[in-house]
Amino acid sequence: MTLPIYFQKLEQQLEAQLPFVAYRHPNSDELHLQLQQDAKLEYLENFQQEGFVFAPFDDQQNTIFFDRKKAEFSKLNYAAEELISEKTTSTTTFETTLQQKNFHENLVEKGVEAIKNSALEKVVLSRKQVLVVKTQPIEYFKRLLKNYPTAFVYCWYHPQVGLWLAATPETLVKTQNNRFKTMALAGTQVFEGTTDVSWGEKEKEEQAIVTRTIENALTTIEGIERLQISEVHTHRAGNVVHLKTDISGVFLKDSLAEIVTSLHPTPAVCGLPKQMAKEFILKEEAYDRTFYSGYVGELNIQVEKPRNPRKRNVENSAFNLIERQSNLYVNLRCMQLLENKAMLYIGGGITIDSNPNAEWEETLRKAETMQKVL
Ligand SMILES: C=C(O[C@H]1C=CC=C(C(=O)O)[C@@H]1O)C(=O)O
Repeated sequence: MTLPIYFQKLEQQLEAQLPFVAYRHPNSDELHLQLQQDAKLEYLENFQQEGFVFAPFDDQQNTIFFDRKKAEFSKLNYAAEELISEKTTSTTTFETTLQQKNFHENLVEKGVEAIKNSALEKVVLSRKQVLVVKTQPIEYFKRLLKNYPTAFVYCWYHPQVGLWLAATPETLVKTQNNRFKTMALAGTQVFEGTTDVSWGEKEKEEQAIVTRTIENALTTIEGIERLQISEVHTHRAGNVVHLKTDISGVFLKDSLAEIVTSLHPTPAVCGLPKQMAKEFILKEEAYDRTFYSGYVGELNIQVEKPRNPRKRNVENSAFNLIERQSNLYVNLRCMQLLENKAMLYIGGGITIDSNPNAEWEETLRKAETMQKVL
């Protein structure tokens, strides 16, 4: 398959109103394409299934599942120069109303008050920004691929649900056989040409809450061992930078469901304590997040690995040929496309030291990730 044929297949599938997902992992030059053969809407039944999942923020709602076995699946290696899009950046701007600004700043103030007066330590508050655009999903997908090589970039469609695109910097969990990796990502500032930056106490604490919570959640899961937690470092995500801690370990084969349910939604998108923050969000945000801050990606994909020639044990090397992988990402820096409309979803972590105006500004900066490709 060539790159033009890859995008042509996407166009045809969209025209036929059949579900699909096209995606690329971070720092990879391999494009994936999963085309479903019928328009049935299926939900995930258990974490043993092999396919692509699309989970909402609210973990009480169903996760959408694209079964790999019922799909046409292909991969394609590409070089960034081959991605010819009409233009790679846009001049589209959006106007925010005073009402939107006031609502968000008010929401942040309520969050800070709740933190001061209750057991709530952190809550992530978000909003939706609607932009009038030409609806060109495949073109936007190309631009996302070109602009954000270090992000997980996808274009997902189901006729009964809609069309979503994202370039997310955040991994929920990645597994390879019995090894797993996750991350604590939080704290934001504008990228000014270097990742050698200093961070304020508010951002450090906001991110440390995420690391502590993930560590606590993982240590309660039976069979998790060799937990490794890296130093905090600065990670670039397009026009912003975040604080990041890498976390890894080994786990028991059957505990993936437990890992995902104990992590999602992490305090990078919900808060601490989880249930209290979630209730605050559902009550106060005044809009439905749907799939924003949910998770998205491959579940139990079988990947063929070349044999290790240095391994003497023939039985072992034959056994190691197929590896099971899951690659789940948090659905951030995302948008939903409707007829002539793009809905951008953006949020930020609120702690006791949050400033409402700075939080509003932060949503504007984060919105630029998607705005840039429209
Ligand atoms: C909730 C979002 O980002 C999260 C991830 C990184 C940094 C964040 C922050 O600084 O608030 C958020 O926790 C979003 O992009 O909508």
